[in-house]
Amino acid sequence: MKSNFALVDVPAIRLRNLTKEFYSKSETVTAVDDVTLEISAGTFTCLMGPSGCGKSTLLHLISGVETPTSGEIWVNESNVSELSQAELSNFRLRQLGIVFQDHRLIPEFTLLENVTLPLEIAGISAVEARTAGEGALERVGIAELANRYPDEVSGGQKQRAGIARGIAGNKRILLADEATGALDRKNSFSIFGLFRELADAGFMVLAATHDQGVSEFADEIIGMEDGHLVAVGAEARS
Ligand SMILES: Nc1ncnc2c1ncn2[C@@H]1O[C@H](COP(=O)(O)OP(=O)(O)OP(=O)(O)O)[C@@H](O)[C@H]1O
Repeated sequence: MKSNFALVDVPAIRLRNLTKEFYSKSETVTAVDDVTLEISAGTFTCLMGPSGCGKSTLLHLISGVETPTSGEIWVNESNVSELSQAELSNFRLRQLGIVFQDHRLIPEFTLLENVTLPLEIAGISAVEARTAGEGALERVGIAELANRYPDEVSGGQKQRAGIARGIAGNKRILLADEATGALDRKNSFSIFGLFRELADAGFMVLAATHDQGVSEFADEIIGMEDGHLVAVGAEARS
């Protein structure tokens, strides 16, 4: 297996016959069912479907948080399922960030500290982490809020800080799980606009959402139903 992290500038995800089953005493749930999919660098792809159709599980599989029951997940030349724990940590540190609906910022830390903390935990020097953190906050348009605490900024600004944390450190792949669920229309559109900008700058953005408004911004909308991918409409953005 190659695991050439130098290829981060050309991110691409390839899923092959990916399946994830959850087992309980009474039943087996097939959350992701034989999904085959390719997503290229520089695109904003949106995953839509009813609650429970498997969107979060698919994102967790790609990020290595969940392991597949069968099938393969390739990010560039790396087979994510074959990475060791150390390689998986390195993969998330160098290549892939995740944004959650509830942003998960630490209230006692400033926005900048929230962005730099994971980098420092990963062994990046405080000076480098600060430079990377400031760059990421600037990238998402809230550089001037670096020293504010989460409860001193708006919901949309908190979400932007979560995105900055997701991309800090030259990561090029961003997975967003209902990142605009708690936002009003104006702020949701502002976040989708940011995902669009990131994609145009070469990032790969894959976002699960229920918000139909995303169609104005995404390159492609992929539908999901009962763990399967279903056609919804390619080239959503005119
Ligand atoms: N850890 C788990 N154990 C058992 N079943 C699970 C687990 N995680 C998810 N599931 C089941 O897998 C299916 C897919 O769940 P998933 O969270 O991926 O859906 P979703 O499309 O993201 O839903 P939502 O839009 O409500 O967030 C659901 O039936 C869910 O109950």
